[in-house]
Amino acid sequence: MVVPSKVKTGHLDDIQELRRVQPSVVPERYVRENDEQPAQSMVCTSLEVPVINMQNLEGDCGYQELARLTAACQDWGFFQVVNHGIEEGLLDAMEVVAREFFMLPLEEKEKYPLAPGTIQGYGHAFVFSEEQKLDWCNMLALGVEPTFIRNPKLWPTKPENFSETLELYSAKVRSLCQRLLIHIAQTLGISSETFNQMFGEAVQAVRINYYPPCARPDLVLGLSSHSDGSAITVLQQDTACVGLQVLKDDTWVPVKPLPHALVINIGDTLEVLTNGKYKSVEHRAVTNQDRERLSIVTFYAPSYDVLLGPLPELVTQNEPTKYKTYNHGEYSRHYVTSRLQGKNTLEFAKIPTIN
Ligand SMILES: O=C(O)CCC(=O)C(=O)O
Ligand SMILES: [Fe+2]
Repeated sequence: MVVPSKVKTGHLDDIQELRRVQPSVVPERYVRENDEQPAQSMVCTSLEVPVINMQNLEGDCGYQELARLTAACQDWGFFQVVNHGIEEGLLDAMEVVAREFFMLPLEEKEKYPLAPGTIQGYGHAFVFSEEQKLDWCNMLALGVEPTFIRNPKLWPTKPENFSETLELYSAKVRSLCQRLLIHIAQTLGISSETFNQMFGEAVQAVRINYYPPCARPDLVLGLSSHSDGSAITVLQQDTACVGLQVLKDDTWVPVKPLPHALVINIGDTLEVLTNGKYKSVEHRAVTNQDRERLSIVTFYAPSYDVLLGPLPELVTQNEPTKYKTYNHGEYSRHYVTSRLQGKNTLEFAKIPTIN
């Protein structure tokens, strides 16, 4: 992986430690400019992202649920799935080992350092300058599949069953992604296996985000607004509080956790493949004053060597191609070496429009 040679990040606090030592302090580097402060933006609590029932989708009357999935992809780019078939016990086990990892002493977690400019390990990803505002979050990010993207030195050995649980969990999430991509292809009226065949040995990575409570949730962000570079993302969140918000019609809509549901969102790669018919959607995480929050996020994307561009079936005279064709590895490199900032990274793939 090519990373910027000398990334200067300045001092990066471990938020849990900061919080432990000085619970009421919010350093200036975390205080957002006015237009990014949660307290200054419009939040709509009456809207809810759609819920898709996988059992219905794969049952006898699947077409009704498929119509709901089509609307969810088109109007939201975000939905929750229930009856997805992943055992609740496995979801719970993953949450337990993830939480246990974050509860370890700092010296233990620092055995898996995320080096500046890289994206695997424990620490702060997507920090490229000393001026950049920081997210109120500690994260552990790991490449999972294909195995050559793994850095085994960064896989925690504590808690003891962490790696084993992550393996089991990732295998189930991988097959859920493949099932979802079949149904998403169906909503587009293209051959069901289009995406799975094209993706080859698909890339799968996991990021576990731990958001400690924050004395000033009105001023900081847990995670900056961004779209994901993946094709699709699967997010498991704890049910203790709400933190994820999705941008819909210039308003932030909180995603209220449903027990054992998984949140799915369309990433940049699917936006390009569908020629913009389905859009990757900006989202962010906010913090809570007295509650911590944990999310376990799986990014599913094509193999790095796949050449990507709008699918010919979705390019018409009325919908001419809006994105260029590029190598997916090239986009991934671009994504991980850019700051998280709305949908900026997708500019890479856009064909400039002539007005
Ligand atoms: O924690 C969350 O809810 C958001 C996480 C997220 O968007 C990400 O890790 O890409
Ligand atoms: Fe995300």
